[in-house]
Amino acid sequence: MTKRILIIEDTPTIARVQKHIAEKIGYQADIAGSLAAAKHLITSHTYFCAVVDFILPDAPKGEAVGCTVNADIATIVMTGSIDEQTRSAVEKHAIVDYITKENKQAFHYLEKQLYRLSRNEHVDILVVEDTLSTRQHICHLLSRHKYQIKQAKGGSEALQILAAHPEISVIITDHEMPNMRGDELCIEIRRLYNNDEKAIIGISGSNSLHISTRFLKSGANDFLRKPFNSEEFYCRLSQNVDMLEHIKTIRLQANSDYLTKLPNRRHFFEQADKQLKKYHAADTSVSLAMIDIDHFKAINDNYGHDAGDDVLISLSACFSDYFTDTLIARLGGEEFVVFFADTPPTKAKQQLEMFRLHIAKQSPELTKYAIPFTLSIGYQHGPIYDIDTLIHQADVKLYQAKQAGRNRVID
Ligand SMILES: Nc1nc2c(ncn2[C@@H]2O[C@H](COP(=O)(O)OP(=O)(O)OP(=O)(O)O)[C@@H](O)[C@H]2O)c(=O)[nH]1
Repeated sequence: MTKRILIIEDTPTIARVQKHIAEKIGYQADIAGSLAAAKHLITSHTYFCAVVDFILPDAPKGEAVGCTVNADIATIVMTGSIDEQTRSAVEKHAIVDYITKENKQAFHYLEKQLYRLSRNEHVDILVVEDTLSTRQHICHLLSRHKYQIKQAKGGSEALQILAAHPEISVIITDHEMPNMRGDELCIEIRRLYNNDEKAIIGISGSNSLHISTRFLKSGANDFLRKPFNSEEFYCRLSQNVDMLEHIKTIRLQANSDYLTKLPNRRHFFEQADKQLKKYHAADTSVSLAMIDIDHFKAINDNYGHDAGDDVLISLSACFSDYFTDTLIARLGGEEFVVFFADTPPTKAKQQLEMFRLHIAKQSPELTKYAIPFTLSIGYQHGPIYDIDTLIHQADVKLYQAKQAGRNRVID
């Protein structure tokens, strides 16, 4: 569902820029030029967040900020300037952030914050802290930024929660805790999980100069000394979350085919090798199918290269309807591979046959060019634990399928 944002701003040009930024991210934006107009909108809509001008003609002392915060709307405050008096007035409210409208950079920062906020609902954070009041304070700060939160009172509980919730990507951990110290927990987490999967932020109220390095050398990504300022807490946290997301994006790009978004050749060989070792150790047979579009060159020649691309994209989107728990990849050109790990051969062949039939019947409806096309498939089953041999054997069967007239499965 589209997230709705309320922009409370009395300068129309600024309101329009903010609306443009919000819509670019995917929000549905409403503008209120005054506190009165904002109150009216709040009664008729549910807002995910708000960008609020601190001073408005009918709200000169930041009353609009109080209004959105009291309505439980995540609020970003925009101010003309931030002297000490304004800062302490702004900070009285449980806001997400404040931004000064001094220059263009302010709008870049707003864009970054709005984007982050919209993503935080999908970021899971584990807070490990034995002191209830501190734990509650951190959870409160996190929920203001819409993060998903789990809590643990100590190291061993934290490890259990991490094992049960692989989606947790950030761990915020105290140092002095009964049974397991924060640095010991870091070492254990790093033994179990990679740096690019989970970020750890250590916190401590200790005056020791060495506590931060102790955390960092034990595998933490960052450190905060208690009591910390909420602004610094949010900045460090979002930097770590951003870093994990960048790594995820880079990994996804490296492993997927640019056109079809299916896993690519590199990813396929890496994963298939891993799986083969596992099945070899268990002495279980595996199977693999090579799938090739028939007369694909003719499709390019007759309908154009873009239409050929469309066929590749449309076909790729169909795989997940027929093959589950299998490794699928585009090996290159119009050639695809399905690696059936422990699917019994009868079931694998049935899935392939149904897939072939579906494409033969439905292909004109798959692309906007209404192009009919068919598939030839070579299937190899057997106790073969070398991926090149398995592919070669399936390729021989695929060649036989082509020779026999195409549009068929040969096993
Ligand atoms: N549109 C498009 N065409 C591609 C892409 N990659 C490879 N091709 C084309 O795919 C065609 C493959 O043709 P061939 O190997 O001769 O095979 P075919 O025409 O499918 O014939 P058979 O396999 O014998 O049925 C070539 O013309 C390539 O240029 C791509 O990413 N997009």
